[in-house]
Amino acid sequence: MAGPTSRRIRAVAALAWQANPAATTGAVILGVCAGLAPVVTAWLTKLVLDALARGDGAARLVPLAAGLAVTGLAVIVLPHVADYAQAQLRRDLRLLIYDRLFRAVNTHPGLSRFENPSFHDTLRLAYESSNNAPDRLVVGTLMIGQAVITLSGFVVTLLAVNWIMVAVIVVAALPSVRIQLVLSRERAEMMWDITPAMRRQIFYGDLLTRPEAAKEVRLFGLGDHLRGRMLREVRGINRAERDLDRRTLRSQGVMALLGSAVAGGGLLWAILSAASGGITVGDVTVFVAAVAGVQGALTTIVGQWADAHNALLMFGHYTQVVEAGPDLPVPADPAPLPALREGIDLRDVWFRYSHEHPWILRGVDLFIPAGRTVALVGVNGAGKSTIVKLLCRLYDPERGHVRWDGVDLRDTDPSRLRERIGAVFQDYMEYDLSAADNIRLGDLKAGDDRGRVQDSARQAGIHDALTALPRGYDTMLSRIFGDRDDQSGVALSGGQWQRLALARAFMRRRQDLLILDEPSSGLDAEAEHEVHTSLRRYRGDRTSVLISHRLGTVRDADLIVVLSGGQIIERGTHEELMAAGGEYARLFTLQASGYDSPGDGRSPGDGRSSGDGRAQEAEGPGSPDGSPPGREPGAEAGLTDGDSPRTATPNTRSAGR
Ligand SMILES: Nc1ncnc2c1ncn2[C@@H]1O[C@H](COP(=O)(O)OP(=O)(O)OP(=O)(O)O)[C@@H](O)[C@H]1O
Repeated sequence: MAGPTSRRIRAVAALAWQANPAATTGAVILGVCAGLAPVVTAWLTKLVLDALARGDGAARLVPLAAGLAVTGLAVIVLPHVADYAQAQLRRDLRLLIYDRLFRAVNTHPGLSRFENPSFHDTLRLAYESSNNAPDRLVVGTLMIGQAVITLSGFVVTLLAVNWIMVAVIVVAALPSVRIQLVLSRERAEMMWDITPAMRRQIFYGDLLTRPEAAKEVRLFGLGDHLRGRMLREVRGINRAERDLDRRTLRSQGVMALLGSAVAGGGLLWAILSAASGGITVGDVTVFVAAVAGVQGALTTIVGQWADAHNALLMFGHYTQVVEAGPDLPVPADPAPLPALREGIDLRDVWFRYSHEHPWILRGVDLFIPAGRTVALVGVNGAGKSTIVKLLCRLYDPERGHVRWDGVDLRDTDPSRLRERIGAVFQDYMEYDLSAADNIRLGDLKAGDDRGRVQDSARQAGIHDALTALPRGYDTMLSRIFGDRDDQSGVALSGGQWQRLALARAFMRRRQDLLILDEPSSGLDAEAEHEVHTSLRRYRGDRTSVLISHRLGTVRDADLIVVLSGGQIIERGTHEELMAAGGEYARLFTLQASGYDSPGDGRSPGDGRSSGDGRAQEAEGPGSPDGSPPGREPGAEAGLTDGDSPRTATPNTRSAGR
């Protein structure tokens, strides 16, 4: 047997034992008894018939009849008890396997594996095979064991009557074994081949049913188009399955014909031999039972062997995921990561998402001093969010270093690093959980501290909205995942979700680095002002990295860095950059010109130049051109390359998830 195969069999046996030793032992013992029962029954039947033919008395017949009654009972009862033990084993095994699989998934600290289509397919098949492959293997092995016992018993029986018959049956079964194994391999390969199509089919089906997508699907009339695409994938999957089913049917038909011919020939021989007095009537019954028993056992062995073989191949995906190891190297002895004292240093950082992708960061040098706020600005795709991902060590740079007080992040344990970071990502999550849970996830260590959850919500300006929900903080923020009889689930607005994401970040009280990637893109003007005032207070003297396309909100940063094409092209304070008259000044002026009345000369940032967060209020409810305070219509023409997706439609993010 091939190395990986025997390794996988041992792995499954070990898993079964770890999952439930009692059920495993019970299933094995019951399997042995169930395997022997038909053989014992056949022998007892022969003995009874021969005793009757000889005219033996009750003293000989009664014990035989009693033995037959007991084995008959065993034949009826044992399979049910064995089923129960196997079902118990199957459930415990599934629990253990899911635990191992998702533990393994959680050991990938980075993102690269999750963006790799091949890993996705492996993961998907691992998940599916976790559900049934191990128990197919365990149950299959038990059934094979049981069938082998039955087979051995009947082979011994048949040898006593006609050894040539044994040879014919066994030789006739060999091609069947071979064909079944080939087919099982082909089935496993077919499953791998159709997985991308299944993935796409699920994606289209999802789009057709997800509430987030329903709006666009209806507005753009995409329903039939997406249904057509989904059906095309299903047809492809059906074609692949049908081709294999046809091959299976053809070979099984040939095997069945061969089996019938052998059994028919044997029966003819037995009847003719009995007629000429060569064998007894009892011999005929045991012979007929043995031929059927051997063929049945062989069919079970071949079928279960093929299924177990297929399960074993599928189980290979599980072992591949479980044995994959972390996607980022985690040192055995990680460097300690004390509170940030000096700063984070990006030195000559080069990064691309894979070797097939272009460089996204090209030699970035940036020092983020402890206790200061650094703003990253630049057009869409300049690489701002990528820098954030490197700061969180979701990826490692391909060249260069990111150092935390001189410690290379590669030498640290990513989970320790992330405990020191609080973040609101541009593509924050909307969890289909209660409002309280959505916030609590920001710091699980806080446990059930409702006071802290509410404080964070207040800071993010969402407390009043949450208390007004049908079940307050316990309201499900989902229309589809609540209890079936509970219609109180709500859908929040885009801006409300963003505030919730902020509240989640505020749950972390003592982090060293605060990352805010477009924290207010979906907020109304008043809310944005409120949130930025709150953020300024919250940032305090924390080290912060702020990304925003609305330049008015970053002007009070200690350092503003302008990125373009993965390189830093300007850096300085707002005043320095404006005085330099470069890209930042051009973009800021462009935004301001869209905001000001002709000839007014004020910029959106002018009212906030004190940087204390109150100055913006000086703009009052009506800005010079009648726009609401804090709103910067010029954004459309500025840092967003003209398409301004996040400022205009903050909720489009959820459609892409
Ligand atoms: N996971 C990924 N895989 C491959 N390419 C990616 C990935 N994430 C981002 N990119 C690419 O990297 C480039 C930089 O993306 P990034 O999100 O860092 O830009 P950004 O400056 O934050 O843009 P925006 O202002 O639109 O948020 C883009 O061209 C993008 O297509």
